Amino acid sequence: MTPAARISAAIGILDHVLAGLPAEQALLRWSRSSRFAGSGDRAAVRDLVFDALRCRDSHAALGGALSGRGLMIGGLRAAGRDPAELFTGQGHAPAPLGPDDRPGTAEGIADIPAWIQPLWDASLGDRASAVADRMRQRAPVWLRVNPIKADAATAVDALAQDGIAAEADARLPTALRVTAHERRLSQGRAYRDGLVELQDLSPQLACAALPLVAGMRVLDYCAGGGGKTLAVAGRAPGLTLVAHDADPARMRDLPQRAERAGVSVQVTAAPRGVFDLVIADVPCSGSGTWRRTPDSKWRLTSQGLRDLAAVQAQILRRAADLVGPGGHLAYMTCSVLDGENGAQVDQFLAENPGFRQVSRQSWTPLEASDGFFLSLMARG
Ligand SMILES: C[S@@+](CC[C@H](N)C(=O)[O-])C[C@H]1O[C@@H](n2cnc3c(N)ncnc32)[C@H](O)[C@@H]1O
Repeated sequence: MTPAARISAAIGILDHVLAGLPAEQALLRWSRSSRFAGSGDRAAVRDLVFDALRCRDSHAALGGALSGRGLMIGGLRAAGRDPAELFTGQGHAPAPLGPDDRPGTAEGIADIPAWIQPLWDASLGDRASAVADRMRQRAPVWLRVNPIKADAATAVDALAQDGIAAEADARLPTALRVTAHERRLSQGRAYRDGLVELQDLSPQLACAALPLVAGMRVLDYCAGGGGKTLAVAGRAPGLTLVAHDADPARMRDLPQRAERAGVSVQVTAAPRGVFDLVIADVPCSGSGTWRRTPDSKWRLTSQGLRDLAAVQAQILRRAADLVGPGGHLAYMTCSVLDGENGAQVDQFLAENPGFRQVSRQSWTPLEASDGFFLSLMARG
């Protein structure tokens, strides 16, 4: 596909997304109906779509309309390019520019939905605009080295043999930042043999802050695909790892991922007994990960956020019942909004005097990668 044909494809996909279809579904639908597109085309179109969604409102302003076409025109203008070079109407290129494609101004547009802006500002204080700005950029790819199978140097060598460049991060011995060819990862030996897993730096830092001691019983109460379960495995010998999720289908891949990692995990629909550590990686707005899932930024509603807060409070109460005497409860979100983080924990602590907070940490893309929150609490 020519660059202009890729832009035409992105325009069509974005129109579906703007009409309400989730971006992944819109991309999949286009892929299925575009057998002529090679893997390079698919990756390029995906990048165009996600770049546009990260900067939706400012690019719409620059492009003259909140439409697929407006977003593509605005994106080119934001990059200092003349859209007329690609919007020629020739071959598969989009139609030439017309009077409706006049540029507006993007000044003062932070690409944060207007109703969230006050919550964003109150949560992030003097870093609010810098974090919003960072959310308009692509996120780096991070890997977690599986200490059961390799150390960082071995993993970097294995990745290099797969044609992937990665470098260790000084903050965490298991964190590798991919610097080139991340799309080769799933086909590579380092990944297939369980030496590395895809995991952002911030949840890795949060999991590294958990108090893991040999022989502990650990429950991952909202395990999903098992990212946190696998991140704590191997951090201390003889851990009993139990994974639970209200939606068992979300844990479908966990047995296979655990096997690849060389870890034993019990999956359960109903956790029994008490645990030394309960991890509650609760469903949240994902506002810390909006670089990776930019359409969720625009899909979130105030009612949706209120519903999430209610589920988070309910999960905290249930998870707390599963913490044994002297045990710990780790509440995590990938949000930067205080209503899902500090305020939620403060409410829980006010209602549960049997728990005290041991530590509270939050990360934003300014100092780590995704925005992330951890409150570590202890019973008794
Ligand atoms: C942020 S995701 C978990 C991601 C996962 N820990 C990981 O690292 O891959 C939140 C999970 O909570 C689950 N969940 C939602 N409501 C729940 C509830 N009431 N009890 C337990 N899990 C719940 C969802 O199904 C979802 O898989």
